[in-house]
Amino acid sequence: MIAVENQALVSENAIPKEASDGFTVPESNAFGQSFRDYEASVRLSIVENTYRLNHINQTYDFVKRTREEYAKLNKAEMSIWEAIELLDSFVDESDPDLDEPQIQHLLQSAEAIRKDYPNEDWLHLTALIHDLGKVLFHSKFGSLPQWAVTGDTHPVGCAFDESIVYHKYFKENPDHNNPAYNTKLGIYSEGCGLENVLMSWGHDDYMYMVAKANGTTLPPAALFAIRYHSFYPLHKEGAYQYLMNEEDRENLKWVQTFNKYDLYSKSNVRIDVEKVKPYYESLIKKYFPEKLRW
Ligand SMILES: O[C@H]1[C@H](O)[C@@H](O)[C@H](O)[C@@H](O)[C@H]1O
Ligand SMILES: [Fe+2]
Ligand SMILES: [Fe+2]
Repeated sequence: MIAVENQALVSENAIPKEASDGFTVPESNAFGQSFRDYEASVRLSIVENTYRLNHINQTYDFVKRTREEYAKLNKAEMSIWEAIELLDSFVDESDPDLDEPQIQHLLQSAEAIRKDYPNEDWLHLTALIHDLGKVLFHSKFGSLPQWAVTGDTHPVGCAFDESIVYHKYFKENPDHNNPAYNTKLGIYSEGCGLENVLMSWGHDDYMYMVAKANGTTLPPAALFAIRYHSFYPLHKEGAYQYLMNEEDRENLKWVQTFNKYDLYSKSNVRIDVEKVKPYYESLIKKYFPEKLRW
């Protein structure tokens, strides 16, 4: 803080923006605003409305029912790249930092992580597919509304933590007044492991199910990152830590690494899809079957 007035004081032991791993956090997003600003984003009304509906409607029962329905994987049969193309005009209404089609976000985050980890091709592919579950919006997948597809995620079946964005809208969620679900642990037990926790329904858990059930050879850390990358209350705010087990704590580090590329790669400078497609097609071939059940 003191160093702000005196540039000369910013020496090698003052690390304001650059984290110890060398990653430089950009000052502002594509709109010239700070990242994840849920009070002043130019996209505020659309973002807030998505979360309002999310918080009112994502009850334990809704999540359980919807998850069971999509676990059937009987909605479509297609390749990873075909699914990517379904996102070529889909804009995420929960995102205060981006209004580009999601195909761009997938490629931007993959290219960003590829630059810093050139030899970890599994990370490139993880980034490429991490938001692919957003195909849930498509008519082939039952045209789910954005509140059941996009946005940060949180556990259901226990109290909604104060750190969840737009927490105030939970007041209208029936679970909020249900004594079975509104205590710190709710239906869970300390250290039960995230695998046993039901998360609000959206693109993360769906893509995790798709990747796993179709026999991907991506490592467990990749599957964990896909499944929990929107769980900001945990990976950013440190809430719900008591639900994790030892394995979750190890995997969490990967989510936090991955998150920097997911969040800070968001930009209105578009990537030439055809130019990078051959590289990503080769990764898809290495880690996935040709056609997947969705
Ligand atoms: O608005 C964004 C977007 O929907 C992302 O895909 C999700 O992972 C983030 O958690 C959320 O903040
Ligand atoms: Fe996401
Ligand atoms: Fe993302």
